[in-house]
Amino acid sequence: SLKFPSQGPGPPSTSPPQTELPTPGDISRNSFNCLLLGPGRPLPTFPTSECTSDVEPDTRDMVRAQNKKKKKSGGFQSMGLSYPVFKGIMKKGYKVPTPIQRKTIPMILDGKDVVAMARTGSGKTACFLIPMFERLKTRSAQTGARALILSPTRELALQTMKFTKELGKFTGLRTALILGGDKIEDQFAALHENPDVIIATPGRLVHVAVEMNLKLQSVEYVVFDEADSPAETWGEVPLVLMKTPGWTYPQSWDSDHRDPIPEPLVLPPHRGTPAMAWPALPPPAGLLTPLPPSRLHSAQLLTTQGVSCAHIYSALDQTARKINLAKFTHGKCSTLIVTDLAARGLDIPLLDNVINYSFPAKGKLFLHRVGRVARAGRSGTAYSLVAPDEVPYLLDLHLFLGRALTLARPHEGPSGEQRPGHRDRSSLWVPCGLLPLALDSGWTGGWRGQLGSPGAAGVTGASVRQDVFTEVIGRKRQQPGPERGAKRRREEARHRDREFYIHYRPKDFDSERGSVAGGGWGGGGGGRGGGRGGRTQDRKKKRFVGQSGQEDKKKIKTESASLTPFPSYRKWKQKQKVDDRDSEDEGASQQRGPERRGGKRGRGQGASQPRTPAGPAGRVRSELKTKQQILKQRRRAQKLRFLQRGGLKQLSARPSLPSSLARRGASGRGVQELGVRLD
Ligand SMILES: Nc1ncnc2c1ncn2[C@@H]1O[C@H](COP(=O)(O)OP(=O)(O)OP(=O)(O)O)[C@@H](O)[C@H]1O
Repeated sequence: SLKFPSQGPGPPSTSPPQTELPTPGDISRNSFNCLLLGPGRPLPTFPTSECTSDVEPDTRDMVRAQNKKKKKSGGFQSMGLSYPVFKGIMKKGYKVPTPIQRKTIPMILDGKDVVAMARTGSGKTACFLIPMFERLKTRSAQTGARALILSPTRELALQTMKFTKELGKFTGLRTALILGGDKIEDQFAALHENPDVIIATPGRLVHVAVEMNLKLQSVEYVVFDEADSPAETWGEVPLVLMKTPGWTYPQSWDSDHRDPIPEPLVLPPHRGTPAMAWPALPPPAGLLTPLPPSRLHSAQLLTTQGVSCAHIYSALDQTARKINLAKFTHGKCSTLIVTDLAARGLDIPLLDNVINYSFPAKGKLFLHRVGRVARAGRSGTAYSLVAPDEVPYLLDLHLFLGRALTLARPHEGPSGEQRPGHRDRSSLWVPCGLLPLALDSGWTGGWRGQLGSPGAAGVTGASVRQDVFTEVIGRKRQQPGPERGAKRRREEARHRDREFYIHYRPKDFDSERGSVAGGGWGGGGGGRGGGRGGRTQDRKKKRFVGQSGQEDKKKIKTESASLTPFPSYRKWKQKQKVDDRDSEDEGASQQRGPERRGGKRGRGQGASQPRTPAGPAGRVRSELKTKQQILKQRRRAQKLRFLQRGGLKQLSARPSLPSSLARRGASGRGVQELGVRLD
């Protein structure tokens, strides 16, 4: 277990204000400090005028310490949070911290590294966001990103972004979202604006970091959300971060990520969700169904049965994923069909039911899936369908949970032909008032409707079966034209297992012919052999070069595991007319940021490389604003707002304010100070 921070600074004494405070034991719950100080105990005092420093004392820390001591209510007030952070929490509607928040927030505020575990939906996101706001305090355009939050999935990252915006509304911190599937150019632009917080998925972060040569040296706060996700989720992120100077990792963190949780703070669930609640009838609304393949067909089937549904799975386009999730969270459709992609972290407050259509192979995964309901003190129900071959998983779960499982009365399967060995999931549809369907061809094939359940009111006979089947799948099959056929053939050809085909060239053909011009050394992965694209002798350079000129360039593995040369950042800079010198300046002043990768390069790619595709007029001015320009623009906008609000009149009406100050306000220099005062 983790040690909790000591609450009291020690016995009261006369010097500095912090040490004068009474220990928490001296102050009773829900009471004011001044009323309950014991007799003879000195009142906490602020520094006197004898203070040697002529600088005004920073009362913020003192007030924080004061709050921390006097409020023993265990509320957010007692955590000594600054006003903008506290206001954000109140605005979000959090009145009382959850147990995990109560324990972890003070520890993180005290500067400790924390690994926390608690039941799903217990508010762990706020556990790392609130101390982060407190640490970063305000926006700093000069420093680089100071906090990095890594999420295993894009949906979770988006959700964390939403929480960050809501909770940190009054801090003014800027956040950049670095997600796979989104336009990388937008992400370059976001990083060029010096965000305070980066929320990222690991694959894209590595991609962007390598392309932009990001150093991340200014990052002082790192969060691994869902840190117990499988090691492959994090990919190369730990390695990239480890290369960053000044980084230290918890001792138990090894590069294989085998033991990421040193001393977890575990709050066991106090109310479990029944693992099996069959045959209770789930209302169709708010159904989340982790489904393996055939998602699209299942979605179509549900739609034909009048159940509006959306789906999310990894291969789906990112925009479609966002739209579908939004549709579900806004109640536009009643069912969301998902894979295990959505098993972790997603917070959909009004969700009531989860159906485990396929039973999870691991107890932990089961907890994460069913944890999408019963969040933040609410209740919810999880239904699990267990096929005969999944019974061992059920037993595993039983051991994992260490509690009895309530098994439902076995449902009578649909009458009709059942092929032996196939999974029967038909019972899923009955309680939803749906046509019972049996999954005929296991995981790989399509769906076939089967009739015969008493639950299928009004649907009888083979013709109807044909109708439904035709309706759902047949219509698609009638469509293929010559175009479609060709496309399918092309796709099939692509999916052929290469192992079963003998290539007309031996595997080492290229390496054998390496010294021959046009022999195809290939650029993939940097080694000899296996590549396309022949090389030709360049007389000027006196060496073999690739025909496209791209072969020498490094390649990077993208999120979709394809290797791509990384010209995109360079291209983006050219397109945006970002000056390399600007980047360098930024890099020098901030000790971070995109640096030009030209140090070791030869002629034509280093310092003498043309900065922009400038026309005959020479260098085109960068359209991307520098920090100074942004600040200037803000000051101007602030001044405008000030004038529009009639600030000048107010100032001149005030007798106490020196006219010089008012003039300064009008001229813009003093607006910032005045704006703050007037606000
Ligand atoms: N102090 C609080 N008071 C009221 N609601 C809260 C509080 N803290 C968090 N919540 C709400 O609880 C819900 C779950 O929070 P969150 O998503 O952070 O849980 P989690 O522990 O990260 O869940 P998971 O383990 O599934 O990732 C959210 O809707 C959040 O707004």
